[in-house]
Amino acid sequence: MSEEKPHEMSHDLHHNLQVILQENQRLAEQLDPAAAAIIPLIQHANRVFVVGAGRTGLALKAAAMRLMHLGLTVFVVGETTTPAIAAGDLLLAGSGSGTTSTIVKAAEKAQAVGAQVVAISTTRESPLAALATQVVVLPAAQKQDHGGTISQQYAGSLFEQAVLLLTDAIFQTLWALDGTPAQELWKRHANLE
Ligand SMILES: O=C([C@H](O)CO)[C@H](O)[C@H](O)COP(=O)(O)O
Repeated sequence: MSEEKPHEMSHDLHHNLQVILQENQRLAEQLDPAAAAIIPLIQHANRVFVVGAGRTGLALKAAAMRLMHLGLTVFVVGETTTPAIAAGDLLLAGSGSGTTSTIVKAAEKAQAVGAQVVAISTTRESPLAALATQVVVLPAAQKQDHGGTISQQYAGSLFEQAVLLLTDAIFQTLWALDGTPAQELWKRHANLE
């Protein structure tokens, strides 16, 4: 009996990079118009908190650094020095599945205190989406979607890349609106690294 092999496997590194870029290109062309709504929510928030687990969390940490460069007050949920979220704050919560328990719990708490919750996910039908003020859907595979039809990449890789790309695009928009020269933003970059 032949073994099922849903993903197209290739040893060719150039081919694999092309697959990844093409998947991200396709995703960008299908970008949820709701994504633009994140811009004013960030602009009007007292403070921005980001939360995500695993690789999704890493992408959001990268986004948090860029928001810091813009001069926003931004915290990564789970860091030792991150304070309590409050009304007027924004929680930017990323979860491809929308079910990761720590992320759902953080959104529950944020909603309970009157903070806004933006969910970046692959679906509107999830516990996380149900708690969100705004849901931005990225049409990518979820981490346990092993069928290979939505993405040739392993697990939630496409979603996690798309979170980084989307939040970098959000940064570019916020930077254009702000207009501060790159040299000025750079003064905020960590000088203890
Ligand atoms: O680290 C991850 C994993 O490698 C999937 O590709 C996920 O980002 C992590 O497990 C969080 O999952 P989601 O909340 O579903 O994004």
